[in-house]
Parts: sequence; structure tokens; C-alpha cells
Amino acid sequence: MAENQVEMIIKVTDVYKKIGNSQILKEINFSIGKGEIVGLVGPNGAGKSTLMKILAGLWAPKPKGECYILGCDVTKEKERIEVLRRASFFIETPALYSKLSGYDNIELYSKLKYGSTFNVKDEINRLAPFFELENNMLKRKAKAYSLGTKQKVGLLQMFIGNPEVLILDEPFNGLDPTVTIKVKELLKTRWRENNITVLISSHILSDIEELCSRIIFIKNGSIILDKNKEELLKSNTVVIFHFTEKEHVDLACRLIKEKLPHVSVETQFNNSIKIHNISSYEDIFNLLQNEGIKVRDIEEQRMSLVDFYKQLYLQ
Ligand SMILES: Nc1ncnc2c1ncn2[C@@H]1O[C@H](COP(=O)(O)OP(=O)(O)OP(=O)(O)O)[C@@H](O)[C@H]1O
Repeated sequence: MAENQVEMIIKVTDVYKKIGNSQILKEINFSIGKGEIVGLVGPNGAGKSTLMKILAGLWAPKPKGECYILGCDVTKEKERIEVLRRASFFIETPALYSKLSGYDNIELYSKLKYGSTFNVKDEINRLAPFFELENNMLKRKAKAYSLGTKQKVGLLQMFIGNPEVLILDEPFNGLDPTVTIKVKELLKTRWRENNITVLISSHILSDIEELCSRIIFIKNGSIILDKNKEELLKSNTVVIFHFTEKEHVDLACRLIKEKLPHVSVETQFNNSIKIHNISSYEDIFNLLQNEGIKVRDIEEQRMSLVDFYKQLYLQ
């Protein structure tokens, strides 16, 4: 491979998925290079979990499509076994054996994946603090676990044995903020030290914005945008107008919508409005001044992923 050529770790080609008469995925194409952390976002029912199940080899693409991870075809059983050894898949709520303790669940998972001689104990001791999992909790049977604890144990398993690839579907569901912060730090450390490749889906856009260098947006089973995060957010700014009087908020919104229909405007809580899609805010300032609306302050901000998502999906 040439030096400047990035090794493709995940390659999805022309994937379709039909269940019954419903076309769940259409013409899905993307590649993920080594060391990329890619976010997959989209509304409920867009097809994110379906795509991840296909990548995990749990579902076959139908009527057509190809998925390769680490050069292995996930639809071929022998090659899929190689993928399952080198990659970790966190798909939906983790299935733990309820009669086994958390510790024994992790041990069973690890030995099935890496063989009976694998040293699980050291790995668990190293990883447990990131998940705030105390020893006495890990010794309890999984049937006594809360949803969040099951999530923590299931997610801890994903990091056992330094996998090269992580495919994570809604990994932060049900985790408290402390654990979420620690797990994100763990992901970043693994990325820095081992150059792991990650595909992560989440509705928590601030987590995607923090972690991912590239974002794939999906809607009704199709990719509608696949772009580098910095390029996506750097090129767009939002402007916040702060008013001295609360009554002026609605008035300003109505006025902007009427006179400048191409501008997107939304009200904020603190006597202010947020405006997207403008190259200069002078026109708006003049419009408001002419109507006697008193502007206390104007603030320019970099667009957040939430702002971008609103533009892409809600307008
Ligand atoms: N087993 C199934 N049988 C029939 N339809 C299904 C099945 N699983 C998913 N679907 C449908 O496929 C579509 C995509 O579902 P999927 O779970 O992939 O979406 P998602 O983007 O992960 O949504 P969410 O954000 O709600 O998790 C939905 O319309 C869903 O109803």
C-alpha cells in the first residue's frame, strides 16, 4: 500500500435491505479508513441499527450489497468469525446471562472471543473504573442489575482485548454523565494509543460532535450527507441577537420571517433569537432598529451539530 493511502477498515457497497415489503435501506455506500471515528445519525426508524446489524453479520443485505470489515466479507461465516475476533459490536441492549454475575458474563464473553487462556482478570480490573463498576457489583447476578448497570457491563466487554474496530449502536443510553465522560475518555485513549476505527450511532448529538471526525447522516434508509465534521461546522456560523425586552423576541421573529424568508430564525430562552444561514447580520440589525426593537448584544457562534441537524432534518 502506498504511504499516503489510507487502509480501508470498513467498506459498504451498494447495500439494500428489504424486510417484507418495506425497503429499510437503499443504496448505502461508504468506506471508513483506519483510525477514523465516524458518527451515524438520523431520526428514529432511519435505518441505523439495521445497518449496524448488517455490519455485524446478524442480518444479510437483501436483495444486494457487500460489507467488508478488516478485509473480511461479513456475510461469509468463516470470514465473519475473523471479524468477530478483531472487532467488537455493541448492538442494542446487551444480552447478559441473568443467572451469572457481571464478572462471569464478561469472563464468558472474553473466553469465547479470545480463547480459554485469555487473562480476563487484569483486563476487568483495568477497565472497571472507567465504568464505575465496583467489585461487589460485578460479583452480583446480572438479573439484579439496573438497565444502566447492564449497559455498563455490556459496554465494558467491547473494550476487552484491544479490538481494532468498534461498532457501537447507542452506547451511552442509560449511562449517567460521569460514566459517559469516562467512557468517552477511554475511547479517545484507545484511539490515540491504538488508532482504533469506530462507527458510532447516537441521538446524543453533543457526544457525536465531541468524538467524531466525520458524520454520516441517514434518513428513510438512505445516506443524505457524509462529511468531515470540521468542514461541516466551520463553514457555518449562527448569530444570536439579545434583546432588552422580552416582548421583542416574538416580534423580531415574526418580522424576520416575513421580510427575510430565506433566513432561518428560532427563539431562545434568554430574551434572544438564534439566526442561521446569513452571510452578514447588518440587514437584520437595520430591520429590527427600524421597527424600534432594542438589540442589547449580538454574538457570533460556531454552529453546533444540533444546529446543523435542525437545518438538515427540520427545515
Ligand atoms: N425485524 C424487523 N421487522 C420489520 N421491520 C423492521 C425490523 N427491524 C426494524 N424494522 C424497521 O426498519 C426501519 C429502520 O429501523 P432501525 O431500527 O434500523 O432504525 P434506527 O435508525 O436504528 O432507529 P432508532 O433511532 O429508533 O433506533 C424501521 O422502520 C423499523 O420499523
